[in-house]
Amino acid sequence: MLTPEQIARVPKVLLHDHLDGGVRPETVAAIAERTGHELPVSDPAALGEWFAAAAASGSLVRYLETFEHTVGVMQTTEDLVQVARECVEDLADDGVVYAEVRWAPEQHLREGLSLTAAVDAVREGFAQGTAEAARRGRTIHARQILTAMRHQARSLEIAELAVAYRDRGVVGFDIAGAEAGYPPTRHLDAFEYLHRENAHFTIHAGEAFGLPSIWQAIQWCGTDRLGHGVRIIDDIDLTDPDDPKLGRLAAYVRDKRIPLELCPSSNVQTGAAPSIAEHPIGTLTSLGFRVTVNTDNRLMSQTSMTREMALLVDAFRYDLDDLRWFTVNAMKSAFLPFDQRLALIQDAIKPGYAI
Ligand SMILES: O=c1[nH]cnc2c1ncn2[C@H]1C[C@H](O)[C@@H](CO)O1
Ligand SMILES: [Zn+2]
Repeated sequence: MLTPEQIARVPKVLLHDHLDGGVRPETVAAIAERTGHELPVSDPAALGEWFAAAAASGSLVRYLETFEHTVGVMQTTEDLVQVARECVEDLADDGVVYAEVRWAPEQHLREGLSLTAAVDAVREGFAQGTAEAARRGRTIHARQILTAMRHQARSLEIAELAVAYRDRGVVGFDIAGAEAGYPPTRHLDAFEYLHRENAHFTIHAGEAFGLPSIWQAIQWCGTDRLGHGVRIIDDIDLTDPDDPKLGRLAAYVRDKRIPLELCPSSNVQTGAAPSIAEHPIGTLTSLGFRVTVNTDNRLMSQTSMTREMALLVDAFRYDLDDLRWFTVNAMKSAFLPFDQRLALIQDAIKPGYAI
């Protein structure tokens, strides 16, 4: 069986990781100390435990409340640069060769930053982190996905921001936040705008809410990928384990090769899956869906790409071929131009697994 050390060494691709869900606990504590942001506990180790415990309530809404303490310390250029730089360093140290990291610029304006200044700060942090990783002998390509919060009404503006920065490190758009009560069709104007601009987007759907949300995200909004999408399992009849029957929507998702950005640990914490061993990723993988493995929020789940893959290896006995399949799936599904995706598969992923 693969060890975590072996998994750490192979190239990994990450499509679903939140910048404000991956801040180092030490950094949350240090910035909070400097800015006066009040934390539930101040010791970094205890703070890491606090985030994980508070996020594991089985409710997405309560899970999201913990972000107050990361967003709260990401309000100035200096703080955003630091968090973005450390994010890229941590991913590179974990063996991630390509990452799309998402965050919601509209949540970072409390101290007077403009939307563009916030995006520029993250861009600068990513450049610094990439350079630092290179100094350590690691090559990583990091891009931003700009998220709009689904309970707010700024999605068109954020979509325009993503398009304005499409040649400056931003590869796509997303909506996130509490799913129940905030269907993706609330943001149809943003998605229609992105279509007209030939731009890429993903939608958090099928996490806290089921098939109607996935159906809207695909058939009304025209999403390229599904953030989570784990509840597509509800459209598969597994009564006879030897003969699973896909409903129309599940068949459409599989036929169209719509990528599922699955995040096992996060799904267990928010109650979208009962456990890692019972996570639908096993079934969806064996049925040939376009499955990718992701971290979602490394801080809240105390995880990494290596750990998510190690958990799956442990639960489903996956081998190196399976991990390479997840990785190539993710690279194929990235919002990077096709030639660059191909180059990363040929030049980084395949040789890395061959070794
Ligand atoms: O798993 C999630 N589902 C929905 N929204 C989420 C999830 N993880 C993070 N978010 C929200 C909270 C963050 O503040 C926001 C932008 O990264 O996205
Ligand atoms: Zn997410």
